[in-house]
Amino acid sequence: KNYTCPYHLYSVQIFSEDPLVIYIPGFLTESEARHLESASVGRFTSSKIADQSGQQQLASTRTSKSASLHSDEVVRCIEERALQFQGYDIPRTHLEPLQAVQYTLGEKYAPHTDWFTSSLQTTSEFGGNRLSSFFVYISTSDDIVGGGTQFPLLDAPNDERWCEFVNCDAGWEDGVTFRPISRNAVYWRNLRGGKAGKGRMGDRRTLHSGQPVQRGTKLGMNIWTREAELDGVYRSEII
Ligand SMILES: O=C(O)CCC(=O)C(=O)O
Ligand SMILES: [Fe+2]
Repeated sequence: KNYTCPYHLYSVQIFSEDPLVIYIPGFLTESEARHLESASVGRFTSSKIADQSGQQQLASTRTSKSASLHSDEVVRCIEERALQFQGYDIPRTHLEPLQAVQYTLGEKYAPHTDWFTSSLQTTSEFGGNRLSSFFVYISTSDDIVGGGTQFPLLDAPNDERWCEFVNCDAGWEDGVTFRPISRNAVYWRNLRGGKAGKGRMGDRRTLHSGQPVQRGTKLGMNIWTREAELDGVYRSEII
């Protein structure tokens, strides 16, 4: 086994400085996207969300299917890339297992934040709260309609060049909707203020949704970084 990670070919564009939101064209290579597709086959179960008491529950607000991915050699490269992107100071023990999310017709994830309000979800075994999120579009069908990632509280950009990546037909009141374009990713910072460990607060402006897929299919992926180290049982299995 002599797999070496591909040199990263992604580009970066700051979308918003506060909250920090960065758009990343080409975050995945084509072969990584194909690998993630096959690595997630057969691992999908109905997506759950954490309720106020910290229990994982099925909910009509999240109708997709999700799959927690093992950390194989290709996945490890993607994890490393996500950590390097955030600076070199975050150990991989702060990463949750990568989570593939599959949507078919009509499926969606209603507005939510990735950071938790229930302290039961942010105890030290979970490594505190979710510091940052990447939502990666692994692959979307060519005929896809809908399925964008909408941030209703962010301001739409002024420059037309963003229209390649965001839906410029939406109204002002709709905020910003990133288009589901294969291999691209959106990164944002969930917490604001404070210093390492203490006093960080969830940033409400990071509210977002996965819009219903009206035609075609969408396979996405969450990469979540916690504030601190997760307990081994909550990290991905290295294979
Ligand atoms: O499907 C999307 O575009 C976003 C999904 C999402 O926000 C999540 O899984 O937490
Ligand atoms: Fe989310």
